[in-house]
Amino acid sequence: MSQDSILKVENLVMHFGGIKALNDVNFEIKRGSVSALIGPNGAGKTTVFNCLTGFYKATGGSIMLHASGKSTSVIEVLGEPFQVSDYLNPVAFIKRLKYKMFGGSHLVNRAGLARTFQNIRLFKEMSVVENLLVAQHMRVNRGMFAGILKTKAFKESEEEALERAFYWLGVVDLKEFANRLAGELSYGQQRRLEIARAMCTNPEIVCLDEPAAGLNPSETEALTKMIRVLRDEHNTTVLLIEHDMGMVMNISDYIVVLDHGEVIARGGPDDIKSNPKVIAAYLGAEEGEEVTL
Ligand SMILES: Nc1ncnc2c1ncn2[C@@H]1O[C@H](COP(=O)(O)OP(=O)(O)OP(=O)(O)O)[C@@H](O)[C@H]1O
Repeated sequence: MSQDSILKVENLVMHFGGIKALNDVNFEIKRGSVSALIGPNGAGKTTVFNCLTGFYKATGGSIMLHASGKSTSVIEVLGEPFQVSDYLNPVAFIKRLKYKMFGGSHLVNRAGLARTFQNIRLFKEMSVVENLLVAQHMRVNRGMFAGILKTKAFKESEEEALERAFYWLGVVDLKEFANRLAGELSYGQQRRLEIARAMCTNPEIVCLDEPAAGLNPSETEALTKMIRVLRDEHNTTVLLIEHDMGMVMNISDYIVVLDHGEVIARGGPDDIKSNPKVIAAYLGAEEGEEVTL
């Protein structure tokens, strides 16, 4: 497993009016790892995910994604206000203007990062396979004339999209449900479909927001295996938010713990399990007070 960093978060700050949801958050995710972001309710985990994936524009700090053979500043591609120095530097000015006009979370996905949501967000009235085809619209040849004329390149890219969709349906064990409506699937199947949908965009890092929420123990075990397959067979880095501590400790190479919008601990599962600050944050005890997980 390569040990270089795929994601580096520095001094990340997110304010919602007077609420300081994130306050100087720093962490780094190694390429090819399974990492977890944990913490009590309201700690700021989903806010971090929303900043990483471009759903929120962070109030301050830096998020660098090193994927798809380049480094991308997530905050920059969402479009930032002009700086005085831009008026003296035409290249910087044009870049800033481009991101202000055409920037957004789609560029974060194109740069190699995909996500799933805490509350499942599938197109429930569409079939399972259609959900995966829609996810690939950025990769498919969408030229108007190519579509009207049904050019060879257009047909090939449509076939590739379908092949990719069936490939990922196979990985998440949903091939036989390809033509069912997504809304007819069980909760656990819908969660797996969300993962397949994220993977269809060919990410190098996938952020899973509470993937085990609502799953029974055997579904959680199957999910754990699937996450290992993503890491070991597809070289995908996985970052997850999860409340199921058994699963987190079992699967994670690295854990970042948040509390009240701040990182209170980072390290491997054994370090985290025995960290007094983490125990106190979870059990609501005062630091120094004797508690065990
Ligand atoms: N869009 C928003 N507007 C205002 N406040 C927000 C918004 N999103 C999050 N917050 C606040 O930011 C803080 C962190 O919330 P967040 O959802 O990130 O926590 P969390 O760790 O993901 O919690 P949970 O485990 O319950 O999902 C909370 O105080 C929350 O109320």
